[in-house]
Amino acid sequence: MGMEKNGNAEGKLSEYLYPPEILKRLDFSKSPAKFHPKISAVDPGEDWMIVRPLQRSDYDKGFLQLLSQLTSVGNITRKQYDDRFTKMKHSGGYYVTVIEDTRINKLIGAATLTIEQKFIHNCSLRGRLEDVVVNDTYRGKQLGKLIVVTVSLLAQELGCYKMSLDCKDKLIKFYETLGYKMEPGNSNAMNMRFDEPS
Ligand SMILES: CC(=O)SCCNC(=O)CCNC(=O)[C@H](O)C(C)(C)COP(=O)(O)OP(=O)(O)OC[C@H]1O[C@@H](n2cnc3c(N)ncnc32)[C@H](O)[C@@H]1OP(=O)(O)O
Repeated sequence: MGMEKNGNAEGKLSEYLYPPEILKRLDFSKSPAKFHPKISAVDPGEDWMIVRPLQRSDYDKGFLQLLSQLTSVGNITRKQYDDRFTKMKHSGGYYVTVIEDTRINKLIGAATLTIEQKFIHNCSLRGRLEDVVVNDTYRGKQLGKLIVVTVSLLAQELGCYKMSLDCKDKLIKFYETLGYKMEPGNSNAMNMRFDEPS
């Protein structure tokens, strides 16, 4: 009985946000990105590296610390993380994808694909690339390319008709090498902020 309980608890911790098998279907030759040496989601080039969906247990693998290299995260408790994971999983459309250094059980890269359901374009799906980050000591080793190409191919695999992103000007070149384009007359991002006084 006790064993079973432990087994269940462990099973829950290793729970994935989305089925990891989808990542095996991605064809990296479809991406315009150039990898030297060649790497992909199933074969990231080092046996201590794995590309996989976010897991419930990633609270203990430095996921929030990694995100704090991108923007402010706040003091999120385990319960808050757990509740958000559950809501994302139940609502569907959230594909938070990470790279883990399995030698130290720490996440070293992450990117999210969110999928919007539409009525237009024949009830189409639109992907958005969000929250891309690589741990600063691992940068410049193709991991940014790897995680972005992974979620971009995932969007295509899941039937999105397009994938969009917002980024700082200095990253435009980076994303262009991965197949993203500034569309003339149609490349403005506008925001209305509710989190700061006007
Ligand atoms: C949609 C969004 O989320 S936008 C937010 C993006 N995230 C951030 O800005 C967070 C802080 N930055 C990072 O985490 C990283 O610098 C990343 C994710 C942007 C890039 O990760 P890296 O692992 O260093 O990228 P990678 O090694 O794959 O670099 C790919 C190429 O882009 C170039 N590049 C990487 N970062 C930058 C940058 N900040 N500015 C200009 N060029 C860059 C590299 O020189 C490299 O060029 P090369 O292929 O000709 O050598």
